[in-house]
Amino acid sequence: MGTILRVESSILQLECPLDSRPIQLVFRDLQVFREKRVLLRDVAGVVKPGELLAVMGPSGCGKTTLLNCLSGRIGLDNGEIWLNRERLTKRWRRRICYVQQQDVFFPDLTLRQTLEYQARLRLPDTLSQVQKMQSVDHIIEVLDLTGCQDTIIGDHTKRGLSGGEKKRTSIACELLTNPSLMLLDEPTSGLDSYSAQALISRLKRYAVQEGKSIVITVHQPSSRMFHSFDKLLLLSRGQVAYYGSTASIGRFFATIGLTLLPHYNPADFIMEQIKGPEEVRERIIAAAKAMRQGSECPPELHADYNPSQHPICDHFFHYHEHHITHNAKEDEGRTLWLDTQSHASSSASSTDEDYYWQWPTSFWSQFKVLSERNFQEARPRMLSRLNWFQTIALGILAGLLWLRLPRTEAALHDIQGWMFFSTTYWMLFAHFSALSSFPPEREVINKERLSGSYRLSAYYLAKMVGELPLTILLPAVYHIISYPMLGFHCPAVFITLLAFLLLNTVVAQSVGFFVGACCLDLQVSITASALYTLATQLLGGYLATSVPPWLAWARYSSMVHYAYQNMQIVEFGFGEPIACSQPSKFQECKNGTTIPVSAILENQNGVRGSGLPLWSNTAVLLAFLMIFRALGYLVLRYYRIPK
Ligand SMILES: Nc1ncnc2c1ncn2[C@@H]1O[C@H](COP(=O)(O)OP(=O)(O)OP(=O)(O)O)[C@@H](O)[C@H]1O
Repeated sequence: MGTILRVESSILQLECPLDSRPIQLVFRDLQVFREKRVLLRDVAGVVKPGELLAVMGPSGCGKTTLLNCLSGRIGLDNGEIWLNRERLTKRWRRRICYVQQQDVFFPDLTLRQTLEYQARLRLPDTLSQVQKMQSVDHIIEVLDLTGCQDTIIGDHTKRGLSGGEKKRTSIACELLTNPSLMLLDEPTSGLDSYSAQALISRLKRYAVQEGKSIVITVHQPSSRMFHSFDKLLLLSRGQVAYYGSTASIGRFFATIGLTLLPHYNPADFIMEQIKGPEEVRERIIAAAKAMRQGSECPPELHADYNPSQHPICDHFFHYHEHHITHNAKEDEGRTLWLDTQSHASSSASSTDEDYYWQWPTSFWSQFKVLSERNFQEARPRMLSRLNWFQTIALGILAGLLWLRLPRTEAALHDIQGWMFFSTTYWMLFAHFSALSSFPPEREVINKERLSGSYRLSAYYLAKMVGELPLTILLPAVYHIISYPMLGFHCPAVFITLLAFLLLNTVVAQSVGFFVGACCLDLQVSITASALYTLATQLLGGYLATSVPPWLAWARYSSMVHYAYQNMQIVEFGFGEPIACSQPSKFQECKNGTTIPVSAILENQNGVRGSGLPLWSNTAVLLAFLMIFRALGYLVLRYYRIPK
């Protein structure tokens, strides 16, 4: 078995470029100020491969702020962070796993689907689908998620995974990529004590066996869990109250006259002292400062130690190789954590530097997986029973209201009414659907962008393509129901009208997406959208036919105007002609029996020759589509950069 593991492992090492080099994390003198408040002051520590550092402290002491700094999510006002011999820069983000406090997922996907998409996106193309799915199976098993793998993630509106299961799913998503440095913000919150202990033991084993460096924040660990940590960083109001091995904590407190009683949970004791009288807190902080100056302080934290000049990497690269071999030999039959992924190691020393920093998958792979995921994630939302009911009911209602209309001048206003209602209704539907779906989706996308899972362009293109069938299905059903009920039977007109209805819907969705991308506040985006869509309706050409000349230009900013114009051109130009009434308000009826389409449009616009031809209206709609899609992309790319 040991041999098999090693063989599998080595095959993966050869095949998998997403190797995982052991990382030594050194952070010194970290200072963060916000709004004149000190969030972190002179915080320092070292985490070596194979070590688990726990960050503890009362609520609000700066634990999350520290992890945000270590992951590069927030900038420092002072201090330095080193990963091996390099300073932390943006490109390291993809190599660091950060499990945040909040679990952010698509609620309608099951746990297994979520992990499978993560594997397909974040594991390199050089791994086969089978290998990627094996990794998912393995992670599910290791994190004890088998029983709930087919349960949806869920949210506040629908029940899904429990809090602890969601937390483990977050960890599973990150572990898939075999990261060398793991930062976990309260991974045990929401877990019962047994599961919490089991998780920490697994993390610890993972750190030791695979040479990982792990930092976790934790609130009230049990005594047993506390002793699983190699090191402890205790924070109090942003300052270090202790940094060192967990084994020495009793000695440290004894030096300042505070005795840790045997059989007492050290974590409880520490928290009681640090939250005790101010004088005790100050003594603890002073002792921690003195310790930093003393002989017990690791050399990496000395001011004159320059990580870039120390040949530490080679040593670490060998670390993992030795441990893998050692463990496999020593413990035949035991399954390593992520044995299918044990591709950290010596291969790193010989790998091409550039390859290490590249995207894990090609643009095409990302596009394919994201389109599929978008489709699957959006389907329950966009094609909900409620939406089906609304569409069918409205289709029938519109059909009944405008049932079997005669093609006469008297019925002209009604025919136009159906067209205008259809375009505006689907404009509103698509716009507000895009708007409301964007805020929750943005959180997932931001998290994935921060972890460098894929290109924004691949996501953006996939979103357009993946959601397209869902966007057009309901308006198509509405049209199929209502249009024949009007009593018109020309198939070419039916199809062309449908095409313009769908184009109008997709344009409106682009505008909704753009507004959603711009505004973080849903209230603001709803107000902006209501203003825009209502103005668009007013200027569409149906509700107000005698617009003042100085405001006539405004109709050209209304997307509904173009779609509505085109529908009239098609219906009245290519469908059965509209018979004149006697008497008629159209000049053209004096010399003929039917009303030409140009007369209908002029009568409506109030200005002779003011309407655009079919192709121009179509071109403007397409331009709307392109421009708003491009603007949405630019906003996400340059304005709403995730932090
Ligand atoms: N951007 C900010 N501006 C001002 N204050 C901030 C900002 N971010 C965080 N803080 C404050 O910094 C302090 C530390 O916050 P942080 O989230 O790091 O605490 P924590 O130790 O993780 O707390 P908890 O254990 O409750 O999660 C808090 O008092 C918080 O209010």
